[in-house]
Amino acid sequence: MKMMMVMSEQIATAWALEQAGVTPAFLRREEEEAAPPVYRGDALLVLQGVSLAFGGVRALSDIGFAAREGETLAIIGPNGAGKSSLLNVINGIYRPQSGRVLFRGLDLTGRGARNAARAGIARTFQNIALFKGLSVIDNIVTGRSLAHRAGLFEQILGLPRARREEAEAREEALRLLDFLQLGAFAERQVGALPYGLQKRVELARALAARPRLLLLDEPMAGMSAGEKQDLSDAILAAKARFGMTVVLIEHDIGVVMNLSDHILVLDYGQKIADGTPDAVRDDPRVIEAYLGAGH
Ligand SMILES: Nc1ncnc2c1ncn2[C@@H]1O[C@H](COP(=O)(O)OP(=O)(O)OP(=O)(O)O)[C@@H](O)[C@H]1O
Repeated sequence: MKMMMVMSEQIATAWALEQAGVTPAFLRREEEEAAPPVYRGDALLVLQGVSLAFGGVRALSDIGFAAREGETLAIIGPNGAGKSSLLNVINGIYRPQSGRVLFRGLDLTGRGARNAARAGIARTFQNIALFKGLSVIDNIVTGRSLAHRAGLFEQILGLPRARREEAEAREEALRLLDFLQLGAFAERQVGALPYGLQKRVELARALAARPRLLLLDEPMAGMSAGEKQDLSDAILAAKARFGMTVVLIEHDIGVVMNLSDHILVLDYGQKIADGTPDAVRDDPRVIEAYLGAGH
């Protein structure tokens, strides 16, 4: 019975991780060795002429931009502007009717979250997608151990290689939790933690995949000012430590100005501004879009 429960939890974890675009680090390293990046410039992510419609609703119209290696790009805009749709296009979940998504020179257009993850893209969700019944550390370790070289039966039977890999995965996860000041909560059940800490655990799980590009969908939604400050600090610390590029959707303009090097503004599916925080803040079209939407 216990074995059945472990297996069903692992299958559910595999599904959720695939949706989240989380790929265990060793799998991704193999991919990189097999297919070295072909892009030679400093733009990590390039979108060209992306248009997406749902039936008659045009969610994105001819969107193009580039995110440089190591920068933090914020996607902002009023409700319904197309921000989540754009993130889903980057992540390969949505296939645009036209245009391309190039990541490190690889064409990932509409190729699904799994391929995006293998190329080095991880993401968090607007609504937390963790296993509430599992401990913090198990949320991070279970997904990693799924793809370890030891097969599922070796893992369940606890054969030596599986035990060693599991121990290594736990040690690595613990180091990550310490780094994000979550070490004290490692054995706590995720569902019992305050919302702000759960958001931080989701960030830890995304970082466990060692992404080159981290997509954060409204990471501060529903947080207090103190929690927002803490998570902003954690994102900056993670960037300094792991050197990845971040693309985030965020409504809190104070957070956006604090975190971003580059801001893209959408309105009714169109790109209306694309530049530094200072340039975007003073752009009359941006002011108009926000005032017009009652922000
Ligand atoms: N799966 C879908 N099916 C039909 N229409 C959709 C779908 N997803 C988004 N839309 C429509 O596409 C447009 C852009 O929506 P999207 O969710 O991308 O905007 P958003 O900027 O993320 O909004 P919010 O800030 O409210 O989350 C909206 O008109 C929305 O109703």
